[in-house]
Amino acid sequence: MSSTILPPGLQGDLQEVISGGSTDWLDYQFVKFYTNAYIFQDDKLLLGYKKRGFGVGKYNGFGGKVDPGETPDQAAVRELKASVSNRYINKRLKRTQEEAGIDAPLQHCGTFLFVMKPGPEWAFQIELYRADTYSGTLEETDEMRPQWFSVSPPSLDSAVAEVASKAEELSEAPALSSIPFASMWEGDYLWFPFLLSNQHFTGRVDFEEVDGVPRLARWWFGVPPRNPTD
Ligand SMILES: CNc1ncnc2c1ncn2[C@@H]1O[C@H](COP(=O)(O)OP(=O)(O)OP(=O)(O)O)[C@@H](O)[C@H]1O
Repeated sequence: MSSTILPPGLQGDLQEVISGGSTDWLDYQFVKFYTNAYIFQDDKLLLGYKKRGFGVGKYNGFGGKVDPGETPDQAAVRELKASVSNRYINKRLKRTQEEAGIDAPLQHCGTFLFVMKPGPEWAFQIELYRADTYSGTLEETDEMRPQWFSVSPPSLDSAVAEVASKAEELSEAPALSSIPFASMWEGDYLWFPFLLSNQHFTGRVDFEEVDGVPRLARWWFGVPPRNPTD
């Protein structure tokens, strides 16, 4: 039986893989849900370079807010289409154009909760998805420029060991691959090993701003027990 104490906001039967930081977990009033989808093909991972708005200048997966009345699964499909096609219109009306954007057999692969200080009174909960194939045509939009990066999926153990050793230093992201961590959201490198090794995970990161830059203050990531009878 696992006796792990989960950070506030996380649920499930989870075994800790990495954790760090010593501040108290930050309080929040409610949770807002987002999605992020990652497309793999052969040894490549598709990221989008955000050209404007929230997260401008960063590489990220394809996603956005979960709309009222929508499940995260539905939002992930809609946002993936909308992110890579100029012809995908009526996003809010949820009327899709069959020929526009891309479709992929997205599978839920993780949940990432984060809280910022200073920041809004809510926690961001990002539901993460991945697929190993897609159909349709990639297009640069006025919001996103899709770009492929080469990846060599590590085993979970080696990836986690590398991340854990680097995370303690709160410094540069590890060189897992050619993924541009320096131009991604702070904290992405903590959970990328799970994404790359296709290991379902749940985690939380609290960020505290230092000189205007969000820094990792406390983090925790876990996975379902490998053998629930242990
Ligand atoms: C540590 N911080 C973070 N770490 C990792 N990913 C982060 C993130 N903070 C935001 N994200 C992602 O950035 C996208 C924003 O989406 P965002 O543009 O706000 O949503 P949406 O397209 O619905 O907005 P509009 O329709 O333009 O209002 C969305 O995928 C969300 O998951």
